[in-house]
Amino acid sequence: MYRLIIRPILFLLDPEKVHHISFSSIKFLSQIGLSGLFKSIFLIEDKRLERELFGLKFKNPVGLAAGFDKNAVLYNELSNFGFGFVEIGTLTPKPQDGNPKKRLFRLKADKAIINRMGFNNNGVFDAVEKLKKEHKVLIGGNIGKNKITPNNEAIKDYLICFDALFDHVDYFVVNVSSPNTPGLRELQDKEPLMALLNELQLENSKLCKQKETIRKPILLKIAPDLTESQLLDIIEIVDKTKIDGVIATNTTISRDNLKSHAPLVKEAGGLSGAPLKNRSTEVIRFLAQKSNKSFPIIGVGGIHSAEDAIEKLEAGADLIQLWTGFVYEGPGLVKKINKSILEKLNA
Ligand SMILES: Cc1cc2nc3c(=O)[nH]c(=O)nc-3n(C[C@H](O)[C@H](O)[C@H](O)COP(=O)(O)O)c2cc1C
Repeated sequence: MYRLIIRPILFLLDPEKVHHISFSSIKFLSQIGLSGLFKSIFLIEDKRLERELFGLKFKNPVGLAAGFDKNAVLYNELSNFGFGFVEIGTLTPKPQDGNPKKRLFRLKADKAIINRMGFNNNGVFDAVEKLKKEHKVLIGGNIGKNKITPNNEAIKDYLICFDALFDHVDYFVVNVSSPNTPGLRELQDKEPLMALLNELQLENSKLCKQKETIRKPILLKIAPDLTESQLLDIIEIVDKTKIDGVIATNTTISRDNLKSHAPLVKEAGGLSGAPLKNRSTEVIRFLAQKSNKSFPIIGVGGIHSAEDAIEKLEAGADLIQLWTGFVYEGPGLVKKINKSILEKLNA
């Protein structure tokens, strides 16, 4: 029904408008009491789907990737579609508008999206207010820096977000891999990345002591465009900084093997969806093999079917996330993946 009726209508409209319309519709339908209906259609609860990682118990391994609920306005409602976790953000200390519109493009022939949103968000303190209600799902807090903050002051921005969200999220994601904030990806280089992650770990220990609580897991989100030698550096950095894992991957700046044509493919920004699938799986497999699977990996990039999800898990991912596939294939995709994981266990 989604692919035959709803998607063709939605795809007639501007993609960013559709995102807002979908948000309002989900909120409205949940407010008039349809959350239970969504749950009964989309949610699978089964002990065999549960995963324990970095001290957290995930109800199932399928999560919603960052950038969908940037401002933490709909995480509970979105969990009714069957997600085991929802990642909010990327959040920055100050609110910012992001890049001028139009900044989101559908490449239908490729089942892909190009976005250059540029961390549009209402700021971390607004999100903190939204996160004060009860959480029905595990929440990841994806953090970044403001566009106006120079890279040599970036650590301050990440620390502000970390401190603000500490009591309100279950794990953190350090985003240094978005292609849409000028210079951000330079923070993936060995030296600045070690400095950033060490500083966040120190803050983690400090807040733990102060609040007499346990530390929060910290994961690093990386780009799919890193070379093998940069990926080897990432393995070393995870080992040295003792962070809890890696999310592979963010969107790509590559435009290889696309069916769509110019001017669409020439739009600046990060490409997500089906064309990203193989590269992101390659990165997961490389990290898992070269590290002897010494840290957890969340696999994301181009998952549009249960087979794509299983491929990522078999390559070494412990959990997976969706964004573009959720939009192209519809909310039923989460259930399809979880069902397929269970079927594989029974086979
Ligand atoms: C419109 C859009 C906005 C995104 N915003 C963010 C973001 O703010 N932070 C982030 O870490 N990733 C962001 N992403 C990347 C996704 O979280 C994901 O890593 C990427 O899209 C690959 O997964 P997919 O092929 O399933 O979409 C965004 C993706 C899209 C399509």
